[in-house]
This record gives sequence, structure tokens and C-alpha cells, in this order.
Amino acid sequence: MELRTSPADTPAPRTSAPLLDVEHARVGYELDGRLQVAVEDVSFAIHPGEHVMLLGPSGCGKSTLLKTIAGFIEPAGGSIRLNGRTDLSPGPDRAVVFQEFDQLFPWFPVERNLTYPLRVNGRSKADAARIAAEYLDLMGLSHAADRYPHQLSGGMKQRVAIARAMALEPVLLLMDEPFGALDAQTRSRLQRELHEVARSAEATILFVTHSIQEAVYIGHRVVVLGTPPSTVVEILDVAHLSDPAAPEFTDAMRHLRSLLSADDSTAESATFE
Ligand SMILES: Nc1ncnc2c1ncn2[C@@H]1O[C@H](COP(=O)(O)OP(=O)(O)OP(=O)(O)O)[C@@H](O)[C@H]1O
Repeated sequence: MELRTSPADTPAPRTSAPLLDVEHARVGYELDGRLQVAVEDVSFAIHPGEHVMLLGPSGCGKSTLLKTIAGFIEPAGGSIRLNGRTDLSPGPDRAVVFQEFDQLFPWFPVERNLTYPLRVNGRSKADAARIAAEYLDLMGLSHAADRYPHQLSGGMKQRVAIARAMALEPVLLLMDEPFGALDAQTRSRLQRELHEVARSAEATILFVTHSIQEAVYIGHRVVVLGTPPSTVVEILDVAHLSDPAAPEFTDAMRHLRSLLSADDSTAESATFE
């Protein structure tokens, strides 16, 4: 099988202009007055409607990159442009879904968890209620609209967090291992749901994962990062792969596993599903 790859800093050509353009990004943390570099040199682009997966060993800087794109961290070098703009202070144009189950407002029922950020961002009461109902329905949560977060399973909480983020209709949805804390069965159900919902809503997504299977299933492209301080090892086109039973799907997984294990000598974790 021929795998479609693109050189690390020249993403496959697309007809539209990139929504997000990351060029030679360098990111680190100040410790004792010195910059500890987590991400050395990373370049990739995301076009409207694409789902780009960040895959790499533990500690290689996936979350750091995602937080930089969210505007929580200033890059130390290179450039990150969103719709041509380099001012990336945090805003509702980039909604973030995290791994933790406690990201919902515990004192609000599910419906209010969705309407509250919509109201804060200027939507009228009627609009917020209509949009919340639409996204709760999309994520199969209409029956749980009046429940409080503590009355939900872990999988339901993550579905609410995804519905809330999508309801903001961000230009870019940032997901940091949103299914990482779920049991295997719930995780594959949510992967299927996200696969369907994100494609039908034409959402543009940057998704951090440890799971090779998840990367190939949900992604259009997989950006593989190496050991820290990270650079891009390869960008793999997997847009045509959505059937986990297909031999091409297994071939892509095998290829990614070999890339990751070849680059895994100093990684904190060597396990990739
Ligand atoms: N707030 C912080 N202050 C200082 N160093 C940090 C901070 N957050 C992360 N780091 C360091 O930056 C590096 C990259 O961490 P990051 O969490 O981005 O990696 P990751 O690839 O997302 O890891 P994992 O897959 O285990 O979640 C690590 O060495 C980590 O210890």
C-alpha cells in the first residue's frame, strides 16, 4: 500500500487558504529564569473542515502546542496564524475540550452549561436556548438537559463538554485527549459519534491523542511529533481511511506505530494502542 505523506513543513496542498498556519513554532516554559524548551520546531497547517491529529510520545509537547494555539502560552519563536492573525489571546473562536470530567460547571444543569457561555458571548436568551437544544440533540443528550453534572456518567460529561464547545461554533475546536479517561467501550462509542457529528457539522478540529487507532479513525491528517523537545517526524494523510477493518487502515496504524517506536528511545511512555 502507498501511504500518503507530506514533508514535515509542507502540508499537502489544499484548495482553500489554511485556517491555522503553524510555522517553526518553538514553545517552552520559564523555569528558574531559563526557557525549558518543550516544542523545538513544529510546522503544520489546518484547512477549514479538517481534523488534524497531534500524535506523539508522552511529554513531547502535544498539550503545550494546543495550549499555545488556544492562546494560553506565548510561543518563544516561529509564528502561529489563525485566519492570518498572529494575536492569539484566548477567545471563543477557539473552544477547548479537555480530558478531565470536571470541566463542566457543577452548579448548572446540562442545558445551562451550554447556554451560559453562549449568553456570555452575546447570544440572546432565545438564541442560546435554540442553539443549546440543537447541539444537545446532535450529541444525543436531549433527555439529560435538566440533569446536573454529578448525575452523569464520565462519557455523558464528555459529550456535554463537546456539545458545549461545538455550540459556540468556534472557528477551531481544540481537543486535548477528550476520551483519554474513558473506558474502552465508551471511548469507541464517542469516537464514532464525534466522527459523524464533526463531519456533518463541518467542524475544524485539532485533536491531541495517544491512540494511533483514534488518530487514523477521526483524523484527516496525523501530525507525528518526535521525542522532546519535539519536531515533526511526519505528516500522514488518513482522510480516506474510516473503516478500521480495512487493510489500508491497519497498514496506516502499523506505519505510525513504527514511526513512534523508532523515535521512542527517550520518551516517558512507549505504549501506543
Ligand atoms: N506548566 C508547565 N510548566 C513547566 N513545564 C511544563 C508545564 N506543562 C508542561 N511542561 C513540560 O513540557 C513538556 C511537554 O509537556 P506536554 O504536557 O505538552 O506533553 P504531552 O505530549 O501533551 O504529554 P502527555 O501525552 O503525557 O499528556 C514536558 O516536559 C512537561 O513536563
